[in-house]
Amino acid sequence: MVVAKVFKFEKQFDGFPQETDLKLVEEQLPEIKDGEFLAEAVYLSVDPYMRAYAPRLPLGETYVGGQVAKVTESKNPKFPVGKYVVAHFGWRTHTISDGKRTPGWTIPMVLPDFGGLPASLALGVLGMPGNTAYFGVTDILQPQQGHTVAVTGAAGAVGSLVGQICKIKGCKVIGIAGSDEKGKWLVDELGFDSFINYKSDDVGKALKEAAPQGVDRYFDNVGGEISSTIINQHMKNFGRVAVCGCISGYNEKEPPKATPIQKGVLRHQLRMQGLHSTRWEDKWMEGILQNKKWIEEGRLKYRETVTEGFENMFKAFTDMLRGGNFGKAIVKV
Ligand SMILES: NC(=O)C1=CN([C@@H]2O[C@H](COP(=O)(O)OP(=O)(O)OC[C@H]3O[C@@H](n4cnc5c(N)ncnc54)[C@H](OP(=O)(O)O)[C@@H]3O)[C@@H](O)[C@H]2O)C=CC1
Ligand SMILES: CCCCC/C=C/C=O
Repeated sequence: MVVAKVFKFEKQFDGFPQETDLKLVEEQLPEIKDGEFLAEAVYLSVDPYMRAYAPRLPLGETYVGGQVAKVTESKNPKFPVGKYVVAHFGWRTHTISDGKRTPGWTIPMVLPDFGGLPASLALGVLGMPGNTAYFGVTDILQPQQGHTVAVTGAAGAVGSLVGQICKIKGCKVIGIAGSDEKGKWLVDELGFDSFINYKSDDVGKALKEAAPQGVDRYFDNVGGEISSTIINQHMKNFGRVAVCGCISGYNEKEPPKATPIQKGVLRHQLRMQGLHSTRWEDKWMEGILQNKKWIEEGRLKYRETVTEGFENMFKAFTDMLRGGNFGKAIVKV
């Protein structure tokens, strides 16, 4: 009999998540039936959307999330024993799946050949965050050679890749994130042109110095007043803004207030578009293969912040929300 450890959503978050909002329980799993397989989690993802979607998640359910798991028993030929799958099984160590889509989320997928790269990358640069960056840049932001690009959340899973992909496209890239150590990594190792620490710098003033002629493209991971400042005061005419996330407000009890942006959008005739990574599901492998190729060519670097132990899922999640991660935050079971 297999016993799964599972984090259940016990209490709706009220502001910043508290450990007692989730409950770690044990579940005895039945034998698998025809068409099913049993998978054991190896790496689990912690992502900001887990906080953003919380108000829509039913209490009592397994907490949401993606994982890389190893198939240990199978009565489904599409998911043979020994293969690794990336799937939206939630925060749990063992899962019985029929290989079908978790409603509202992605369909389980046997990991493609990563050519020796770690399987954990299926949760980062070779998975959802990597494709958010790849398609967010190529389809939505559409930067041109010579453009100046600003990206917030710049040292995170998505932002660190967005900046590098824009460098590959021949742009000047300004990263905005929450510590000088992150800035040093972005500039010295990832090739960003400059960095602004939104916690210690005056973002408006620093951006004026970094981009005196203005910003052609803005990839917005954070929303709030930083984005209002960039959109109202720094965009060039006909610039584009890709709205990917607004983490600055996810933990607020009341809807956050920020300076309205309509004036900036109108004055500079901006094109502003939201994006969900899921919209590119039908060409998912294009992004994964391109990011993999850039890694192999040494043009795209990735970093993971790894927390050890399934029991530490909640800590990894809240560390990430507080900015403790460089690149992708994951948990190794
Ligand atoms: N639309 C889509 O399909 C997707 C959207 N997203 C969104 O993209 C954004 C980045 O996600 P992801 O790369 O996975 O996460 P990250 O790896 O960037 O981790 C989150 C980061 O957010 C930063 N942060 C936390 N609080 C604030 C704040 N108040 N103001 C500014 N920054 C803050 C922290 O970095 P720091 O030290 O810099 O503060 C932290 O490291 C999120 O908003 C997320 O919701 C992500 C994936 C898909
Ligand atoms: C399968 C996960 C989809 C995540 C979309 C992200 C939204 C914001 O964070």
